[in-house]
Amino acid sequence: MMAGEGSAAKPRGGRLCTICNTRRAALKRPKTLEQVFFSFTCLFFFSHFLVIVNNHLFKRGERVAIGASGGKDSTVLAYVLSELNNRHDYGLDLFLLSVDEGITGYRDDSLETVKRNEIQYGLPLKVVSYKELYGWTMDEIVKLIGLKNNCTFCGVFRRQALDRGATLLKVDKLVTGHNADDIAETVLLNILRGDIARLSRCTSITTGEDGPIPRCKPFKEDLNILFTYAYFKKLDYFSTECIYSPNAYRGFAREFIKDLERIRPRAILDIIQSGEDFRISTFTKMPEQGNCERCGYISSQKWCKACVLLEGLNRGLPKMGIGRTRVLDNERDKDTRQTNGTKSIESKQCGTLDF
Ligand SMILES: Nc1ncnc2c1ncn2[C@@H]1O[C@H](COP(=O)(O)OP(=O)(O)OP(=O)(O)O)[C@@H](O)[C@H]1O
Repeated sequence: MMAGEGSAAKPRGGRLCTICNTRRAALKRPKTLEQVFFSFTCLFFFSHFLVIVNNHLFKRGERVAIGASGGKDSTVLAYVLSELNNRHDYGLDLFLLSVDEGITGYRDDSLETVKRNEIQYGLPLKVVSYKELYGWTMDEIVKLIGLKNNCTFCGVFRRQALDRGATLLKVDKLVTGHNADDIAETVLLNILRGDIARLSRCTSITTGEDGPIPRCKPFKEDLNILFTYAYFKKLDYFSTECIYSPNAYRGFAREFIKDLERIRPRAILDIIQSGEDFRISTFTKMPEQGNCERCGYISSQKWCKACVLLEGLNRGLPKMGIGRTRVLDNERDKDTRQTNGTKSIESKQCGTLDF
């Protein structure tokens, strides 16, 4: 179906894409009588143009940070956003923002990819590291706590590190390359953890609009297509799994969803749909958003999860803040727990960044 995609030479035989006039057409517009043909890459590009327009994701003149892990999804995101910005004159100031977790043999290699992307796409890159923000690298944390619960530290620190990096860049928005698989896994994990607060927002294309920096996921409905796009466009990305995530809870959810998908290909989209249609009972008390007394970061607890975890590390009590034990809860937290049993800033035992 997609023969000839990505090749520079004009394909022999068959119609050419009406938009780019170089690649062989893969699809004919079904609902019109016009003879309009799209190549796969043009269709991909156009559909994301529509996602951005229909969801009003950006305003002219905004500064936007792209969470760049060096992986395929964020690389496609950086490429597509910079192309759309140039071709359609969105007037956005785009930046690459990477978090260096300090994982030797994994993040150092993927950061090299992001540094090449910086040159390839002409987007300025900002790197923030766990070492400079928290005083610890993941290598050091894993040395202390082993390979159980390490993803909790990494997930909590990374989410906050991205926000901190975005603040340093003074951006209006942060976009990430979360795809449909990531969102379906997150829906399932939030159900398994009984995390109603996150379940209610994890399927939204934009979150955190009431906070300092809203976050967008333009690929939230993309299933398996990003790999194909990266392949045809010959994008430069890094494709190794994190060396510290073999026991990640998210990995089990991922396997389960993949098994479901094999039996029923729509399973992933249906899980997302269920998350979108989910309604919270008016009797459910939701955690109130405040600020961490220690670092000022948004938190529904006295201390944010990152500060609790960091305190544990610094005091040689790394299990502090893991699982359901909340060592530093205040009276308000007790109230919330008794009323609804939810765990608003519960530990996140998984390998992917959760929004
Ligand atoms: N270290 C990081 N620095 C910056 N952004 C990150 C980092 N890790 C993850 N992200 C952002 O969160 C999104 C989802 O995270 P996930 O862990 O699924 O990424 P990945 O599998 O390493 O790579 P990708 O999603 O880019 O293929 C990424 O697409 C990226 O936008």
